[in-house]
Amino acid sequence: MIISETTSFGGRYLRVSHASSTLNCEMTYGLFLPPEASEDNPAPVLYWLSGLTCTDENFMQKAGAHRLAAELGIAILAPDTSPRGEGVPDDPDGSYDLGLGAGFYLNATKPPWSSHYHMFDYVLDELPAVVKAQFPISDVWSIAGHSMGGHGALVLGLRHPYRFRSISAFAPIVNPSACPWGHKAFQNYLGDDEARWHDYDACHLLSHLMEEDEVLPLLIDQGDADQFLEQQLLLPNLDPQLDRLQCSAEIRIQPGYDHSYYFIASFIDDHLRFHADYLFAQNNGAE
Ligand SMILES: N[C@@H](CCC(=O)N[C@@H](CSC=O)C(=O)NCC(=O)O)C(=O)O
Repeated sequence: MIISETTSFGGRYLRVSHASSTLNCEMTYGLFLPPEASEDNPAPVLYWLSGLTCTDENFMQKAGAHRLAAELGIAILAPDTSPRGEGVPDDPDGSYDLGLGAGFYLNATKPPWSSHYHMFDYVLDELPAVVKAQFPISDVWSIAGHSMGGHGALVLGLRHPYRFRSISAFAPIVNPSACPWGHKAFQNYLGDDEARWHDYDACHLLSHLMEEDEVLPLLIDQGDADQFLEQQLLLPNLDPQLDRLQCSAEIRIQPGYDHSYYFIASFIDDHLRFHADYLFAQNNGAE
């Protein structure tokens, strides 16, 4: 059901709700469609995964992405960050880093979370099919995200490189098994067996790749004044793996920037142009 539709830079910004069979609840997503998107001219898609405490709205309202997405002809799809609604469990302590708004883009295996928290499957399979059935988007996708969403973008793109053409992230949590946010989430959602955590940890996933394995083109921006960099994000842990694989990753440290949406808004155009190069490349074979 379309909740709202707003014209933005000649395109359409929609908020849409649907019943999710993967998450076992009603979900809302945000979709920006560029002006020329139509059944005859479906738009390629940038998937945006948001961070802790966000809904489908934060990125659409704060990132300032519509102007260039309209110009480039890119659709943007922003899901919520967890299942929600009546019957969906939340952290009994009410913390912001577990439960509602903190789905960590994984498939929970431990009760009570396992009844609803399957954001990995929802983002990978259900939501693309749901959106494509109703709106003019193509099968050409790239993926990006912020913080917890940067973690999601890395994990989904590394595990399913044939589904996306490029990955980018702002201040991603790159090694969640080793930071307090990830440790708490993985222990609750997946249990104590740390071997199970590694499927959702970009550093561990990269450590199992060989030089001949496909790693998608990757762009990461990280502010050096980010209050979460040292304890939670652990970006330097990625370096040895990227060096070993000699893949085409660009990691940019941006002086003075913190973890906020001001940082994202400052560099979102670079990310859109980066993805556009791959989304509009011919003969990529990923379609
Ligand atoms: N409330 C918390 C911090 C929450 C926070 O900073 N959330 C970020 C993502 S952090 C990692 O996933 C965010 O995007 N917030 C929404 C926004 O619109 O800024 C605290 O106080 O520490």
